[in-house]
Order: sequence, then C-alpha cells, then structure tokens
Amino acid sequence: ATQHRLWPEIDRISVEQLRYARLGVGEGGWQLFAEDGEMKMYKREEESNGMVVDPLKACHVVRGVTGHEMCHYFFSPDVRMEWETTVEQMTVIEKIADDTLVFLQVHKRIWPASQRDALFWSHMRQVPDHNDRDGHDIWIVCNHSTDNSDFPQSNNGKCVRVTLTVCLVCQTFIDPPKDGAKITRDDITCKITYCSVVNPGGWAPASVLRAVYKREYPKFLKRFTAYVIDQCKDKPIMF
Ligand SMILES: O=S(=O)(CCO)c1ccc(-c2ccc(C3CCCC3)c([C@@H]3C[C@@H]3c3ccccn3)c2)cc1
Repeated sequence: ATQHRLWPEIDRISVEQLRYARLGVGEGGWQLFAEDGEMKMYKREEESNGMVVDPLKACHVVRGVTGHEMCHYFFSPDVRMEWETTVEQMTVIEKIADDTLVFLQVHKRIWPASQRDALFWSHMRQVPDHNDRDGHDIWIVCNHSTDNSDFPQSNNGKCVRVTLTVCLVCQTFIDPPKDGAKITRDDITCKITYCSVVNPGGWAPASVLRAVYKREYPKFLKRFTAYVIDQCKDKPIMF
C-alpha cells in the first residue's frame, strides 16, 4: 500500500520525541515543580510570542504494569473518556493505521480563557532497546498536532485550537522470579517519561495558564496511571 502523506512526519517526530524524552533533566533548565512518591514533574518556563508554552517532563515509576499496557490504554480511544477529565468531546476523525489515529478533542473551558480544541495524530510503536542490558523493549505513544481541511480552526468561532506535542515513553523492567517461576505482576515495574508542550493557540493570561498547568498535569498523570493499574490488575500481563 502507498504510504500515508503524514507518515514521514509521524516517523520523524516519534524518533525525535523518544530521543528528547530520554535526555535527563540535569541540563536544559528544568525545574522540579511537583513531586508525589515516585512521580517527579519538571517544567521549563518558555513563552512564544507572549503566550506561555512551558514544556513539561514528568518521570514516574509504576509497579505491576508493563510499558505496553501503559501505552495501550493511553492510545486507546475507547477508554479515553474514562481517565481524561479535561476533555469534553473526543472524536477519531481518521484511522491511518491500527497504531495511528487522528483525534479531535474539545477540552473543557478553563475560565477566563476561551474554550480550546486539539486536532492531532497519535502513533504508538515498540522500540527495541538495544543498549539496555536486561534488553527490555520501550513502548512509546506520540501525539502531535496536525491540520485537516475538514476540521478548520475555530469551528464557528467557538474554540481556539491549541498546538501540542506529547510523548509517553515507557520501559518495562522484570525482576525474574526464583527458579523459573511464572512472572507475576509483582515482578514487573514500568518506568515512564511523559513530555508535553502545549501552545494555547491564542492569548490566555500567563498566571492563569501556569496555575492550570501546575494543577492539571500532576492530577492527569496520577489519575491515568491509577486507571491503568486498576484495569490491568485482574488481567493477564500484556508484555
Ligand atoms: O497527553 S494528551 O495528549 C492526552 C489526550 O488528551 C493531552 C494532554 C493535555 C492537553 C491539553 C489541552 C489543552 C490545555 C489548555 C491550554 C489552554 C487551555 C487548555 C492543556 C493545558 C496544559 C493543561 C492541562 C494539562 C493536563 C490536562 C489538562 N490540561 C492541555 C491535550 C492533550
């Protein structure tokens, strides 16, 4: 089959985001702004023509689930509204492949800013991780804004369209049980890096946006990871 017109961009951004996620937070001006157990959230304060676009990088360690399971639930449109509390409406407007969809999401209005929507492709892939001695694969979901002439910006002037690049990079670690016993969920740990840059697309007060980011990101990652743990606990392990 001929390749989809977006494929070169999807491949390039996915590779780039994986590399970006794996950069440490030691350099590049990251400041820790939230901590909750194993979850650490860093941000950089950046503006783009007067709009707050603070990049975010969150690192977390979740026990009892695999990176494949984390990415499966993050990618899946069927369960999105079960964990995403800031989305009012979600539509899959195009299926590019089984592992690549285009979403249109209307986000709940955050007073006093006007309501936002986001149109983005979402791609999930497994990346062999050669330089990791216990050789565990890495799973990644990358979301990146895209245009679609059927869904122009500010449909009837209601929503301001945000632009975003998000990646969820997950690596599974297995602590092999004694004498070849079956691996259980007690033997697996998932190391997560979540990166996001959201441009609000139109002016919104910096103080309001920074307060929203500070409140919503920790809530979002905690809720999502708790959701995956709960969904997986009674199911066979998806490696
Ligand atoms: O990881 S995802 O791909 C999961 C799929 O849903 C994703 C996450 C977050 C967003 C997002 C969209 C709009 C806004 C703002 C910008 C001005 C007014 C609304 C925000 C701001 C950052 C704050 C925020 C953070 C987390 C959750 C909700 N809100 C975030 C979109 C997608």
